[in-house]
Amino acid sequence: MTARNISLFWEWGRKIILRRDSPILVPLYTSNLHHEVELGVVIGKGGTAIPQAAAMEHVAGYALCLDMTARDIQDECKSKGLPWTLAKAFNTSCPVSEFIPKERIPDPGSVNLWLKVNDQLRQSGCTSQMIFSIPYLISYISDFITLEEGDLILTGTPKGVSAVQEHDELQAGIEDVVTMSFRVDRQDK
Ligand SMILES: O=C([O-])CC(=O)C(=O)O
Ligand SMILES: [Mg+2]
Repeated sequence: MTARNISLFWEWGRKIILRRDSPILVPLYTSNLHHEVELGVVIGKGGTAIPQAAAMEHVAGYALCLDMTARDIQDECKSKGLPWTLAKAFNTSCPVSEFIPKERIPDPGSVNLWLKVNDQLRQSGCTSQMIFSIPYLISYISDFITLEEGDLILTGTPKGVSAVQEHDELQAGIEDVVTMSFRVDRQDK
């Protein structure tokens, strides 16, 4: 999995991938940047109008992802009925783990995700709490946008989202499958 190949749909938006060892940069225009830990689904075989029953055949694997969100900007956009691009799709808005092959998560509809900020647990939840299943999401999105190999779909976050500050250390994991950590920095200019 390389960042170059990955586009990502979030409410029809594109987020920008951030790999290990690079900091999450807080955009200058937000004072309320939130973490959202999420299971990411990596598409292995593209398709249009994929039926739910065939959807899992299109999955290559997974990645643990952070849907970093400028909540103040999102709220402003919501109130004006505007798209959430600046809230969700800025540089470094999508820290990701390494690629997790499909076989390592046999039941993606029931895995536990967690996130800590400076060693304090903030988010913990199971993908069984998701409103829409992974097959439903793949089928629904592919009705409107043709999925391609390497696309990454974020699936929503458990409760507990909260603000991060410069110098915070975020750690997140999926059960015994993967852990990752990212530090937060202020953008220079
Ligand atoms: O930011 C939001 O309002 C919703 C979202 O990304 C999620 O639930 O994962
Ligand atoms: Mg999210």
